[in-house]
Amino acid sequence: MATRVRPSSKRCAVIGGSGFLGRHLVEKLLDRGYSVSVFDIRQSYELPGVTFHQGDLCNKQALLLALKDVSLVFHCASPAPASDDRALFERVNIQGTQTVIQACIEAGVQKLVLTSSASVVFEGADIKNGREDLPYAKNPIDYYTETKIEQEKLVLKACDKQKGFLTVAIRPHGIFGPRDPQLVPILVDTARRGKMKFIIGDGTNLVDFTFVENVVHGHVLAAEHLKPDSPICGKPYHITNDEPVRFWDFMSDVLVGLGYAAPRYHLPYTLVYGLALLLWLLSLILRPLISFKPTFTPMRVALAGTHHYYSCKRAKEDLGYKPVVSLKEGIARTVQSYPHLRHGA
Ligand SMILES: NC(=O)C1=CN([C@@H]2O[C@H](COP(=O)(O)OP(=O)(O)OC[C@H]3O[C@@H](n4cnc5c(N)ncnc54)[C@H](OP(=O)(O)O)[C@@H]3O)[C@@H](O)[C@H]2O)C=CC1
Ligand SMILES: CC(C)CCC[C@@H](C)[C@H]1CC[C@H]2C3=C(CC[C@]12C)[C@@]1(C)CCC(=O)C[C@@H]1CC3
Repeated sequence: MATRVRPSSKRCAVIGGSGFLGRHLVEKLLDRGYSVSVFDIRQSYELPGVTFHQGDLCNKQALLLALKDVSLVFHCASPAPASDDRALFERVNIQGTQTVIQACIEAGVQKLVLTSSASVVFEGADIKNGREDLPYAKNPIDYYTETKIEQEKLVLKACDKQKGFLTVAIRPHGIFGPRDPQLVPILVDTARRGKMKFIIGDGTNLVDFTFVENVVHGHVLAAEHLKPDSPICGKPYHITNDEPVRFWDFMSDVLVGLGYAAPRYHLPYTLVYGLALLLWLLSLILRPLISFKPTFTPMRVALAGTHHYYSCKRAKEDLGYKPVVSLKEGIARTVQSYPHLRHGA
C-alpha cells in the first residue's frame, strides 16, 4: 500500500511572494530555515532556497503544482487597493481565495495564514483602539475593502480541526517600509506635483502605520502558533506598530526625511471629502470619453482625515506579539531606502 508522505513542516508556500509584503516574508522565512515556494502572477527576484511558480491564483492546477509537499501556506496576494476594477477584485480576492482553499485541502496543506486588513471594519468613521470583535463594515468604502471582507470570512470559515486544516487571518494596517510600491511613492509623487501643501481636517487624527518587518513577525508567529489545540484557529488578529501616530505627523516625517516640505495649510474635512466624491463620480461618468485617476480619492481622504487605530491586545496575549521595530526606526530605514525619491534626485 502506498504511504502518503507527510509534508515537511519547514516547507511552505507564499502566494503573492513577489509583492512588497510577500518578499519581506519570504526573506524572513528563509532566515528561519524554511524552504519556500513562491506563487505569484509575476516573478520579481531570484533567491537561493526559493522556487518560483508563476501563475494566476484562480487557476487551481497551477496552484497544486506549487503546493506539492507544502504544509504551510501564506496567502498575501491581492490586486492593488488603488484599482477600481470591481470584477478583478471579485475574481482574485473572492473566487481566487476559494480556489486557494480548495487547492490547499486537495494538496494536504495543514495551515493557511491569510493576510487580511484592519480595513475590513473601516467605513470612513473614526475607529479608536478597535478590537477584532468590531463588526465587518456594512458599507465598505471601496471594492478592495468589500472583497477583503468576503476573503477573510471564507478563510476563517474553512478552519476545520477535524479535517486537520487550520486557518488564521492577520489584519495589518498601513504597511510601510523599503520597496513599498504604494505609500511613499504616491506621497512623493503628490508632493512633486505640488499637491502636498494641505492638511485635511485639524491634523490631530491618530492612525496606525506598521513597519513591514512587524507585519512579517506577526505572520510567522501566527503560523508557528497555529496548532489544533490553539485558541488562534479560525480567528483574525490585528498586527500594528502599537504606536498610533497623527496621520499628518507621519506624512510630514517621511516628506521632510526625503527633503520635501511638510504640509501646512488646513482644509475642512467635509469639503475635501465632498470634492473627492464629486471627482470620483465624474471620473466614472466620463470614463468612456477620458480617463483620469484623481489623487485624492474618497478612500484616501477618509483615511487621511479620521482616526483609525487598532488594539493588538489579542495578538499580544495569544501570539506573544510585540513589535520588533519602532515607528521612529521604521521611518528612518524607509526614508534611507528611497534615495531615488529624494527631493532633487
Ligand atoms: N500595503 C498595505 O498597506 C496593506 C496591505 N494589506 C494586504 O497585504 C497583502 C500584500 O499587500 P502588498 O504586499 O502591499 O501588495 P503587493 O501588490 O505588493 O503584492 C501582492 C502580490 O500579489 C500578486 N497578485 C495579484 N493578483 C494575483 C493573482 N491573481 N495571482 C497571483 N498573484 C497575484 C501581485 O502581482 P501584481 O503586482 O502584478 O498585481 C503582487 O506581486 C494584500 O493581501 C493586501 O490586501 C493589508 C493591509 C495593509
Ligand atoms: C495623497 C495623500 C493624502 C495620501 C498619500 C498616502 C496614501 C497613498 C496612503 C496613506 C494611508 C495608506 C493606506 C493604504 C494605502 C496607501 C495609503 C492610502 C491602504 C488602503 C492599503 C491597503 C489596506 O488594506 C489598508 C491601507 C490603509 C492605509
